[in-house]
Amino acid sequence: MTDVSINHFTFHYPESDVKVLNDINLTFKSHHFSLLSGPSGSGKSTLLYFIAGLYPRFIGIDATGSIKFGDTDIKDIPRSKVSQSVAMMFQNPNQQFAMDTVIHEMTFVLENLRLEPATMDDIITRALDFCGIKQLRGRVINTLSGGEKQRVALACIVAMDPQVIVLDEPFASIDPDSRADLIDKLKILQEKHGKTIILADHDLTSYRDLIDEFYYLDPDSHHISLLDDEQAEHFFKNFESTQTINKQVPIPSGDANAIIHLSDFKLAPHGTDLLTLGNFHFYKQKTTLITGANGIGKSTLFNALTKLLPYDGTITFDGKDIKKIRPLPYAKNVTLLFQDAENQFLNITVKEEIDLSLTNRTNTDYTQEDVDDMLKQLDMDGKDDRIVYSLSEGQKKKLQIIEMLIMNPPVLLMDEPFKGLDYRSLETVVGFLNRAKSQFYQTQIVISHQLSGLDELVDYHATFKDQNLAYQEVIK
Ligand SMILES: Nc1ncnc2c1ncn2[C@@H]1O[C@H](COP(=O)(O)OP(=O)(O)OP(=O)(O)O)[C@@H](O)[C@H]1O
Ligand SMILES: Nc1ncnc2c1ncn2[C@@H]1O[C@H](COP(=O)(O)OP(=O)(O)OP(=O)(O)O)[C@@H](O)[C@H]1O
Repeated sequence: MTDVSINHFTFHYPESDVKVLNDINLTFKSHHFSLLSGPSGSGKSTLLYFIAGLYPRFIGIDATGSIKFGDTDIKDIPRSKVSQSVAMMFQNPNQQFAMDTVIHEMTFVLENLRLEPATMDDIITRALDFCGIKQLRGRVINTLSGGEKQRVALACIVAMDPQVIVLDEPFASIDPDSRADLIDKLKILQEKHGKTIILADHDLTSYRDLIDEFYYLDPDSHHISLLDDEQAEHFFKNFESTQTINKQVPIPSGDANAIIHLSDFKLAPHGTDLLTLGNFHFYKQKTTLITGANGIGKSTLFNALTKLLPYDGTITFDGKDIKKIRPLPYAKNVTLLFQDAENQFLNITVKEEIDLSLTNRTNTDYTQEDVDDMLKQLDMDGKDDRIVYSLSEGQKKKLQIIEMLIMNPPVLLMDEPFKGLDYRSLETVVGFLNRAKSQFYQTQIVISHQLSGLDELVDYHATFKDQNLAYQEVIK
């Protein structure tokens, strides 16, 4: 039995005096499934990095207190042995990969464990199968969809077979059915294979009946507390019955209310047909939610709608064929919020990013005061000089959304904008988006796997089935 015990552990980043972790004392029990939650920026990833032995080794700083595996301080476990004890799946899979293809990455991971080459093939096959991605074995990682990358990252951890598995929002890009399936599989790893699971997440869907302990990191005190059932319920209740969003299908009213219209639309970006949507309308001043399984083509559709990919058929915006609209004016009208926030940033500091959005804004007259208010409401104030890449993942997402709101394009396409947001921030963002829709007539099209908290925002819900996109009927 190897408990992970954290003893009087305190830490602050060198750039800041704020103690991200303040006198933390707790024990993650061996063979248990522990869930850690807390608002974005509260310090979850930081704690997980320490447990996985990545800090302080890789950032050259020290902390007070200790983290022990059984009786041994993690700092005293030889580097070559740490990965057998503990492995961590990062929140952003792009930060995890070192190699070009899936098979190279997984082989590299096992070589680092000095496994016999003859055993690797079997281990890799089983790990890919566990994550439902055998077909991705030979693929170039850069070309995978967000959810596919996240599954590859998980497969690497499964292949390593450590005693303690640390996961940082491992399902943020995974579709809901697969998410429930993978959580069940983690439970099997815990129960049948004796693994200790320590997992941080905001989206609490599917965990309630599986976890052994629920810890909460308080953003103000920077302490962690173990929640009892009643306290845990307070968090779980926001994530009930969220598999569907019951909305009317748009009333057929010709093209009059459509702002984007696809006709005879077909997409075959990699040689084989990916999407054959035929005709489809997106409606003016409405929020359309798009859902569908990982890899089905949601982001690819957005790439076509933003003129980044060739397609067959016609797309019109406001009655004009988009092929006849020059890229820059089109991008000011139809703007994409990328799935990975870092791809959106062009500057180094938070203030530089905000200033650039103010320069590029259209239609709105957000004053600096309005912007300060938005930053404050999302707990992003006081971060002017922070380097955007050092923000927590949720903070990056919030900054990216604020920038988009300031720019206020007539049509805003959002690819998983709520990924990594805590529930309170999600509610605030939904309020901002509703204001942009009602006050500034914005049309919003949003891809999201997480449905909790979106009822107030979404007007229409369209789902991918096979290669087709269709508005969902209301389920009574
Ligand atoms: N260069 C490529 N070669 C082969 N397949 C590719 C290439 N680029 C993308 N794909 C595949 O196209 C499919 C659609 O990808 P896309 O990113 O649109 O999926 P998605 O529905 O947005 O998925 P997710 O929910 O995981 O983000 C994926 O299966 C992806 O692996
Ligand atoms: N290099 C750094 N320098 C200064 N502050 C940092 C640095 N890295 C992280 N922080 C800050 O430390 C705090 C904790 O970050 P961390 O990534 O651990 O939060 P988190 O709880 O995992 O958030 P999220 O849920 O958004 O991923 C955040 O306020 C973050 O901005």
